[in-house]
Amino acid sequence: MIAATIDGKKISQDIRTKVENRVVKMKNNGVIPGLAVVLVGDNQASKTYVAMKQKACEKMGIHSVLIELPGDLTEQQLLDQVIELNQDDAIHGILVQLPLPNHIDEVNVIESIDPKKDVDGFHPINAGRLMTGGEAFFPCTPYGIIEMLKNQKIELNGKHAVVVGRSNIVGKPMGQLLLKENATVTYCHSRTKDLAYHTKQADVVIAAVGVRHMITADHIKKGAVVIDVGMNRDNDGKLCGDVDYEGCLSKASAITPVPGGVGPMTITMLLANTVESAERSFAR
Ligand SMILES: Nc1nc2c(c(=O)[nH]1)N[C@@H](CN(C=O)c1ccc(C(=O)N[C@@H](CCC(=O)O)C(=O)O)cc1)CN2
Repeated sequence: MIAATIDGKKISQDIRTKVENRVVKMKNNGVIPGLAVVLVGDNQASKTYVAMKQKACEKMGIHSVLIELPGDLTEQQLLDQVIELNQDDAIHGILVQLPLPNHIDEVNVIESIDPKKDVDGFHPINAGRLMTGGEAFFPCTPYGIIEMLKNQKIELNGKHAVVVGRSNIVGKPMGQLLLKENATVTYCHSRTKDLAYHTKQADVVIAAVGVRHMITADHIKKGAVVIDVGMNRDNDGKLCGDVDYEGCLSKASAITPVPGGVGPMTITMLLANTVESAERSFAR
């Protein structure tokens, strides 16, 4: 069996077309959805991702503002900037690109964002509501993965999903979203003993560890769905995931590539969350 490659670019495009229709509707109601992206320092990867977000907004007719700040600014200066954006009625979504320089406490910054504008879904109010229910934003990468699986009609109800990784922005919310879809969820992480024992039982494996090709064919069962969240570089600087894609192709039933898999979905769900925020503010 050769696995079906899940085309994140194509699925993204389908979703973006629907989101764009919502932008047109908002504009007809006199509201232009607005996103502010805050970039601190000169991390090259962050600059690339932010540029991709800006371009996607522009293409969709979302008003986007880029605030570039020096890497040596104080935490208070960054907090003041976020507070100003919280009060700006033209801005419906605020995003502080991560990671931040070491001297700035990420938790303080995330908590300073108005939860109603937290289109990254990282604020504790949104993280909490992911568990308890209520109006929330879901973090874009795991949200995008769920939408991707739904688009591919991959059943999650009653299936065993193993999430490898426990970050606040992917692993933890991923497990919660899978639970909402009635999957049985196992979390694995750097201290898990015998990782392959767990992953081999999974119907769906989500690899979000940040270690190049950590998940091989020996880690999955035949017919598993394999989702690769990794964004690593090999020795030649080539982008590669957490999964040995070539090795898993003949064993999995479906698999995401890197690039062109989960990455585009992350940006698509950011656009969707921004438009959702504008719609909610209009309805209030
Ligand atoms: N505030 C946030 N910071 C970060 C997030 C986030 O969701 N919010 N996620 C990641 C980075 N990220 C978005 O910010 C992101 C990473 C990768 C991609 C993507 O489309 N990747 C492409 C390849 C791009 C390339 O060639 O370099 C792909 O996989 O096809 C989008 C968004 C950390 N920080």
